[in-house]
Amino acid sequence: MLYECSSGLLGNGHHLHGISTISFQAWLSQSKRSKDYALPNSSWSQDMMDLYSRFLEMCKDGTWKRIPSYSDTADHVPGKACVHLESLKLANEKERKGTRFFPRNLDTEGVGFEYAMFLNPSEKRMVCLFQPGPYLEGHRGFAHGGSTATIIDSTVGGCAIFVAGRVMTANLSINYRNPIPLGSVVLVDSKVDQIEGRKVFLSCHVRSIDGQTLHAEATALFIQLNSTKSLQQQVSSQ
Ligand SMILES: CCCCCCCCCCCCCCCC(=O)SCCNC(=O)CCNC(=O)[C@H](O)C(C)(C)COP(=O)(O)OP(=O)(O)OC[C@H]1O[C@@H](n2cnc3c(N)ncnc32)[C@H](O)[C@@H]1OP(=O)(O)O
Repeated sequence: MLYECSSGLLGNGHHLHGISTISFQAWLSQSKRSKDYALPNSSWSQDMMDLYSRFLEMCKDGTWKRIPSYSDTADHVPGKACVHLESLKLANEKERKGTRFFPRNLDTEGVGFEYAMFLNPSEKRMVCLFQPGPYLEGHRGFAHGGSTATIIDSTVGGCAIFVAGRVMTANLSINYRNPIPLGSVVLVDSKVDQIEGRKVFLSCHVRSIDGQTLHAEATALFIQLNSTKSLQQQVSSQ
């Protein structure tokens, strides 16, 4: 049974399309059986810890919400309102058991994607504090462009899920302006710019934490999956 998308009101009257508010709130507050990877660990630099504390502080009045993150995709999307439920039908339980959400596919702390996301519902804005580890190297000492694309895709993806539930990336366009040093901390800042029917248009900037260096800027188009068509039908009807 696919999770039916429904709109709901969140907080001060903001529509939470695609994900029922109850599942979103419950999802935010419920303790999960699996590990939340978006919590501080010993590999986080002082910069990462300081930035994280700053955003936690801004969560106190409800303006921002910390977004948990799990190794199983189906676990870390509110109400499981996303394609992954459908993709479970595409893969049998055994195959699925071996799957991991890509940015959370390494268990050693600090070597891959160390990140934490915060959502600002009223601004339809998702930020991601990102500290790339040594296993993400492209050019010597710098993050691979594909790892930057991954963290951007996940950040704008989280934003798109917030406004439209089950979505897929249709287009992601990135301009790389300055390489990201491994071990540094950058702020991936994304927002929804426009929604046209099933199309969600977003933009994103990746900056150094002092704001002085623009590392990358991107635009993205996500498509809300037609709730009457399964992912399998979606893909096969192309
Ligand atoms: C609160 C929440 C917290 C959550 C916290 C979670 C944190 C963590 C989040 C992780 C988030 C995962 C983020 C990874 C997300 C992936 O990586 S998804 C994987 C990569 N993407 C894919 O594989 C998609 C492959 N493509 C497809 O499946 C299909 O093309 C699509 C995208 C589903 C669209 O197909 P469709 O549904 O049949 O729609 P279609 O009629 O083709 O197009 C609809 C409209 O969009 C337009 N369109 C479609 N594609 C394009 C395009 N490329 N360019 C321009 N226009 C386009 C069409 O022209 C059409 O426009 P109109 O004619 O309506 O004006």
